Amino acid sequence: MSLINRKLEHVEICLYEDVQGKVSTLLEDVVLIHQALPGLSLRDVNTKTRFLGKDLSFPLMVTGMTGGHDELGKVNATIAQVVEEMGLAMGVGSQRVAIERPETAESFRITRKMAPTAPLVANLGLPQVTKGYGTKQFLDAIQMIEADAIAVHLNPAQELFQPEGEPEYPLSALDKLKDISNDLNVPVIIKESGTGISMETARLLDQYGFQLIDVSGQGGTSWIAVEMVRNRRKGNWKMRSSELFAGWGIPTAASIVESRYVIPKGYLIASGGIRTGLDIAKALSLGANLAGMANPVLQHAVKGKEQLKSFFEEVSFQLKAAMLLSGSKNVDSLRKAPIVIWGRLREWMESRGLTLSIYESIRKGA
Ligand SMILES: CC(C)CCOP(=O)(O)OP(=O)(O)O
Ligand SMILES: [Mg+2]
Repeated sequence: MSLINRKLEHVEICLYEDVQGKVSTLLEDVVLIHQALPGLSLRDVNTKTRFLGKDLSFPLMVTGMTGGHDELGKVNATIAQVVEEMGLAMGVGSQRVAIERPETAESFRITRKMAPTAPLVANLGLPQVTKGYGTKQFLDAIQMIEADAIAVHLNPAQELFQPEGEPEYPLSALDKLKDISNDLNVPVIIKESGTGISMETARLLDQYGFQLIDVSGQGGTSWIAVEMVRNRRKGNWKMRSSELFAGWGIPTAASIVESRYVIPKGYLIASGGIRTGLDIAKALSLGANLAGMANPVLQHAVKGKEQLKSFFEEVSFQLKAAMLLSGSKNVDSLRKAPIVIWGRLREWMESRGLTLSIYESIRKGA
């Protein structure tokens, strides 16, 4: 029962506890340059893009959050309905719980039932590959939601501070994942979980042939903080240490830059603290192909379908506003839009040896 309880507790904590990162995404250090003569009217701005061979109305996916209980299935169902109606994409939470407790599979299956055509992304963790999951479990997870891709989450920081965590990330797991991916009929997306993908990790993933990456950086939900709350409730000895590390990780903007720099042609999803259409525009101007949101979607989904729809409509307007004012007629031109990178993000790039002029040519060519 503890696995199912953890799923419920995770959502309850993300909804009602203060677990938003205390550090920023550094997207505030990206400035899209205002163009007083954008050469466009609002109706000319085209936010459409493609993901996993399907059209999206604007470049946003709801990144994997939950499943594993009837109540969590209702959350997936609400999000899936709105995602289908608005032409977006969606991931589900880790399906480990449904592999180990098949009676909970309906809380995931409902996602495809409510979103018959939207791009859907299955989800399993790399620790489970270390601990024996193979092609069968991956195929089960994919089939459960007739997924268009499967995300493999990397969450070493969370596992380290999770009371019952499994901080097991040997490179042999990546070798095994590579073998598994050769047996699958859908692509594998490698995603972090709120602490970001570094240049070193992006380079390693690229060497293994994984070029679909969700950076999931610092600035949104801190999963170390989520486990800190669980530790506090259980009087677990890891409580103070998880508090110490709650701000650990790579800010999302820095992680986009680092990953794009080493994988110029990769497909990058920018998640981790993406809260508005302006955040989406900035993330794409840095070279991401798609943005991802989780917590704000959860917050609105539990208030009902209409609230979630109006949230997405607001986000879409904010994205269009940023595109109009920066003279970006479509999603691809956002990556070519003039920007300024200053402040801590600029310092971060300098201390990581990233040359701005090289980065500019990479992001524009992405
Ligand atoms: C991926 C992460 C952000 C949330 C799930 O963490 P978890 O360790 O509870 O996931 P598992 O059920 O796969 O172990
Ligand atoms: Mg886990």
